[in-house]
Amino acid sequence: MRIPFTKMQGAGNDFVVLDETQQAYGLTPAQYRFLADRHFGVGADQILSVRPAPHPGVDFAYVIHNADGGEVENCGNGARCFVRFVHDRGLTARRQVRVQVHGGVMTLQLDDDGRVTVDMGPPVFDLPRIPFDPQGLTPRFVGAWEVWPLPLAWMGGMAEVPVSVLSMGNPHAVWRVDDVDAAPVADWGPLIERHANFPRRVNAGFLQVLDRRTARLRVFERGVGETLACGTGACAAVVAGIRHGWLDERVDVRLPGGTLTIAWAASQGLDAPVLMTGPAEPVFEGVIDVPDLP
Ligand SMILES: N[C@@H](CCC[C@H](N)C(=O)O)C(=O)O
Repeated sequence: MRIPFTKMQGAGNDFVVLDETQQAYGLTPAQYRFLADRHFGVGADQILSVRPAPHPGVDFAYVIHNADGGEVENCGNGARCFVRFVHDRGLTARRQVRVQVHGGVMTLQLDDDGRVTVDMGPPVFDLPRIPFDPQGLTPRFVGAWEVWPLPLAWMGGMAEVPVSVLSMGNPHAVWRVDDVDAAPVADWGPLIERHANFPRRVNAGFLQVLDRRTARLRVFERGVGETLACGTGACAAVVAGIRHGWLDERVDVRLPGGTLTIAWAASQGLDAPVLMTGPAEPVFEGVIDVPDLP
């Protein structure tokens, strides 16, 4: 099957974007893995599919697959690329677009400077909805909110990582570290991702607070590995930082691939929406032969 695609990136988190508004390709997990493969395919952290609106009140459906071929609930950097894609291709003239994602409806705004602001909706703290199973763990409070000490088997012994857990439509565990450059992202990221207390696995964020309005973040993404940026991860880290009293309500998050601005008016209630602003850039377009892969 020959498939046209657009390669895009948002703060270095990169995507293959497919227009499935006229024709559904019906790709298998193995075919998504092929597209994401950096040697044999196009190469991407996620594959984004633009599909027709499933019901009135939204403009499109937005479906996300990780590089490992698994479908996931949300992707913040992808959402910004999504709106830039539908606008650039003339699929809509609207600068404000509503899309159905797995976890709900998101509103995306193409700003005059080419950046995109996404209303990511409120964070989710209800443990079963994250989903997070606290069995065997005793939380402790840091500021006004709990952290969960996750035991990790490491080098023949046990380490303990205190994480804040929440969902931004997808699951996140955030650990505050002193220095992200020295954080054990490659070693402990996979252990956190597959920890038994997260039944659907988790994205692992390593947060360094520089001051109340500036943070650094590295994310070991579920189904991918460390990426240059994670939009939902940046939202989750800022929400955690605000709830623990480390951060103000508007924060610049410096990721390895760029900076995202995250705003959450927690003083108006924990159900206030999280707003994320950042770049979304096309890289190149192409057509690829996708082999039959069951
Ligand atoms: N890169 C994304 C998150 C993509 C999904 C994530 N890996 C998951 O499995 O939940 C972002 O920008 O939010």
